[in-house]
Amino acid sequence: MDMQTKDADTVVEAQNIRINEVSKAYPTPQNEQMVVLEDINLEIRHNEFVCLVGASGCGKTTLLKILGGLVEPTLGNVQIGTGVEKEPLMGFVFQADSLIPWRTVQRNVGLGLELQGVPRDKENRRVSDVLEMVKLSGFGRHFPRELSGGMRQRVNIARALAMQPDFLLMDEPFAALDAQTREVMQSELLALTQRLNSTVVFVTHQIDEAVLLADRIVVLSSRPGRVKKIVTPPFARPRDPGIRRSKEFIDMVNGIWSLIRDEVEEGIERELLGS
Ligand SMILES: Nc1ncnc2c1ncn2[C@@H]1O[C@H](COP(=O)(O)OP(=O)(O)OP(=O)(O)O)[C@@H](O)[C@H]1O
Repeated sequence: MDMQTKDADTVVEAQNIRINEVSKAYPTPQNEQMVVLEDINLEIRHNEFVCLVGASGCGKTTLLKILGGLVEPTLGNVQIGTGVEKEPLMGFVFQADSLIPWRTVQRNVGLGLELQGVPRDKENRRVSDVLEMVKLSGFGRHFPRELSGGMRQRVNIARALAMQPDFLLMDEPFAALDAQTREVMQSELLALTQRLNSTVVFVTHQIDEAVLLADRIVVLSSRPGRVKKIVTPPFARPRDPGIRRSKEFIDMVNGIWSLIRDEVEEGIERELLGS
């Protein structure tokens, strides 16, 4: 990825991340180019919580991967503000359960630190701090199979936080959880990010999840994904999860849903027709 820390024409504010005219095309099996993202321009501010929403296949994960340096854009680049002197550290939390089954919770969370050669006592301190943050103190010696889905996803979050990333990139981290556990996890993440003050980019299908968590919601149009609208939930922080039941909240969820409903329905029809 073209991760510039300085640019003669456009200076990105310290520790902000700027996506400049990013487009991405993937080759199809017929050897054609399928444009997935087109001309994305977006600046994400330091300590901001940004959610990406849009119909299935509109390129949310691809954009997250471009931000994380896992996928190269076909056109455009990503700039990181001059405040980050080193290559920025990205923490990833994915939907899939990516814990190593034969390692304890403690050893899963400490894996990245171990690979970095961090001394064991420092690793243990950092691991116990982040386990406390995700309310898993006392579970360090458990194995993933002994935990519920919600607890395992907390371990995934702890593992990303243990690395003290500059940016936390989360791809539908709660999608596999049942509705009640998801609501608990959303509330916990809300409290956690208020405490951490970290920059988070979060992909979700759940519009209510985005409205609860985000400072700004980037609504992407269907393929090719373009920025259709940026919505700013008007709720002050610290936020009480109880806002979910307010009229303002429900109206905002409905407003965003009406922006993408047609595209979501078209996508379902396409899937049914197998095209
Ligand atoms: N490595 C790849 N090679 C070819 N096509 C890809 C690749 N990765 C993604 N795609 C295609 O690009 C499109 C966008 O995928 P992406 O996962 O970014 O969308 P998304 O909005 O996150 O989707 P969803 O909401 O369903 O998770 C999809 O049609 C997908 O099949």
